[in-house]
Amino acid sequence: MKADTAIVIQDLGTRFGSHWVHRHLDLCVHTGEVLAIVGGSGSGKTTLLRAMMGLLPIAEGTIRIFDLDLRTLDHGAGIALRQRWGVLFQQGALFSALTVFENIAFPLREWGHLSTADIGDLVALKLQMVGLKPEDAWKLPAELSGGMIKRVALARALALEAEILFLDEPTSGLDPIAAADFDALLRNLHQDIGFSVVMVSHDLDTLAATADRVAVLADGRVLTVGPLLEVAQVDHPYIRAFFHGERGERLLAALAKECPPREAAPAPG
Ligand SMILES: Nc1ncnc2c1ncn2[C@@H]1O[C@H](COP(=O)(O)OP(=O)(O)OP(=O)(O)O)[C@@H](O)[C@H]1O
Repeated sequence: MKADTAIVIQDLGTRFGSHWVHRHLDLCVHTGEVLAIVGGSGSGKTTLLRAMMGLLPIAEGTIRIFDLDLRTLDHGAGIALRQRWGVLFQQGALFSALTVFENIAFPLREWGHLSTADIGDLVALKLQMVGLKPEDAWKLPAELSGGMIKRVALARALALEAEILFLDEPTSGLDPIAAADFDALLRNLHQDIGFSVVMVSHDLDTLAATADRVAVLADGRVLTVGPLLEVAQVDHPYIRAFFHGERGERLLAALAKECPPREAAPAPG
């Protein structure tokens, strides 16, 4: 595995009982890139994310993260590896009975090596990083807006200096302004810190604002992967439906003005 790849997935097969979700799926995540995964409902996006986090048994093939094969990791190595990534899931983002402070402190306490004072300083730093005020630390999740909840969840995901961020529909449930704010925050943090991001998103604006490459899942595998403008040129029913509605066309035209597409991605064989 080359040093410039954070995740390498080869010939992956996953299934629930007799239902295969992925078959012969190959995908790489380059170190420091934002890779977005799109695909129709039920195409296996969340399942792929879960498989990368070691939350699902791998039926076939391999997933290597930082050159470590998920299937052969012992318990200790698995825990150490999990501390190198952060997760922001669509649902259940925060512990509802814990304050913002305690939510962000949670992974820091679990880690077990930090003093109370260090945890306080780190929580304050993470709150500032995601654009929240110090006094927000004492609020409960029920007292926060949807956008603030996502920010706290992002702060928690980044609490342990994550090298990879897994995001499942990070802007779902947000109004367009809050979603655009979150995209800008993610882009800025990504530029400053340089972590790798693997993100499932249906949101074309989020893809355009944040993704370096887009992987399209269909028929249990990666149909195509590349920069958004190249992927949008591939002739496939899902891609036509997803990228070439009225809104998609407007966005693609605006993007094409900013950075004209290189060659079209090859159609799948
Ligand atoms: N725990 C589970 N048990 C059984 N089948 C499951 C389970 N989780 C997912 N599946 C099935 O696996 C397939 C892929 O599901 P997955 O949630 O990964 O799709 P998705 O692309 O993320 O969909 P969506 O965009 O609708 O969220 C679906 O057919 C789904 O029914």
